Amino acid sequence: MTGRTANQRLFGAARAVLPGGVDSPVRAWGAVGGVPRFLVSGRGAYVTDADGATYVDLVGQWGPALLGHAHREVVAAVQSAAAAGLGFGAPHPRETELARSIVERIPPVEQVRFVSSGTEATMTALRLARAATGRDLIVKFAGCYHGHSDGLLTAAGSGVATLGLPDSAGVPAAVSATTIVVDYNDAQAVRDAFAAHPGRIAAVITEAAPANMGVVPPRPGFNAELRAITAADGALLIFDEVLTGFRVDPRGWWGLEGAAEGWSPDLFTFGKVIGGGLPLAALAGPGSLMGLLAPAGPVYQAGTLSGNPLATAAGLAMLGHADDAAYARINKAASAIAAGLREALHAAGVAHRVQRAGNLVSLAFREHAPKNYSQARDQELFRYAPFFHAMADAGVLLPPSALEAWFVSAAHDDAAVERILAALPAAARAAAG
Ligand SMILES: Cc1ncc(COP(=O)(O)O)c(C=O)c1O
Ligand SMILES: NCC(=O)CCC(=O)O
Repeated sequence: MTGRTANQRLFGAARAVLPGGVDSPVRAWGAVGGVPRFLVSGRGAYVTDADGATYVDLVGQWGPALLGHAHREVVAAVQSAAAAGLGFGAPHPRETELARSIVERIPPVEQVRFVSSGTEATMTALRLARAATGRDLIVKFAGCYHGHSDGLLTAAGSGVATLGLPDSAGVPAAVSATTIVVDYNDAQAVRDAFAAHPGRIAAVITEAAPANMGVVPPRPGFNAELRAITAADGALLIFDEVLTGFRVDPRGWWGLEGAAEGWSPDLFTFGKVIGGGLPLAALAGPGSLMGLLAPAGPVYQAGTLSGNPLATAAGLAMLGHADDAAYARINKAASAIAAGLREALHAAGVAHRVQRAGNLVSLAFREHAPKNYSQARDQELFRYAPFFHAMADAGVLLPPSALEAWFVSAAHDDAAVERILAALPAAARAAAG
């Protein structure tokens, strides 16, 4: 025995054969230091690591685990689908069934194309927007993350933000030149972009409610203004609901805002929850646009594993069990956690804002609520690592970056929430330094 923990041994072995020891940078604990926990199982609100330690989990698979880990009916649906064949590379009935359940929930959506990741969904949405408008330029917001396709990595959130990168190496300058980056929540900046490039912008892409620079909700009316500005110029509005879709509400963020205010974007992207924990994402919209996709139309898009039988089974089971009671439990737990956070940090005398967008929560170590990416970065980020580690030591796993959202699930019952609340005072004192 070397005295090293199983997590340490596994991380060492992983780093030899996986760059950085991980398959996605956000998992590497780079911003908080220490050894990432290698998780071997999960059930409900809890996950267990290779050393046998159990944690209340607030990472939630980075979004998909809406009902908690290994939800019995979701697992059963996947097992039964697997027994009937892992995939066929041919149409199968569940694709239509899942598409129909999305169309029924979100009336502006008439057709859905399933892909395997949110990255593919947004990448294809841009291609579709360019084909539909005959224009090249895209507007995106600093701090929003839409996956890792070339044109969307500029000033991106999530791991790009956590690593403090302006963009990624390896993206052709000619591609970056087609992306116009503006500040979030600044409608005038969007108007200025359209004024500077009249008739040349294919689409504005936005997170419906940003949660990849921490949570930075749209100010009231902002998304509706984006709708009006894009429509006036003949550009499309792409609402990226990969993270918020079917999480903040059965109809996603659009259900909380657009549905009530009477507007809708041209295209939606979904992911995470709709795959029930397996690789599945989608772009969706009216038939007039979606019909441009091959083989119905000239915009090529394809995928060997797209809409595969296991992921569609998981997604259907997930959506089928995401009833009003489940959303009510998530909202209640999120509110209790947010209140506990405020109380603990206030008691410890730490300047902070608890950020909320529906049931999404994050923590910013600054006095005023951040409204955009530069404000989100302008906080006492150094406080997050001691806070994070104190929570982990007390058996609560948080996202390993202050610039990520916390994901609460319907399985976060009173006992799980109590464990989080009990851990907060010591973590707040650790953050106070
Ligand atoms: C809003 C948003 N869009 C797109 C993506 C990319 O999805 P994926 O990681 O499945 O490629 C993510 C998260 O990863 C996201 O949060
Ligand atoms: N909110 C950030 C993500 O969901 C990213 C997940 C990943 O890239 O692994």
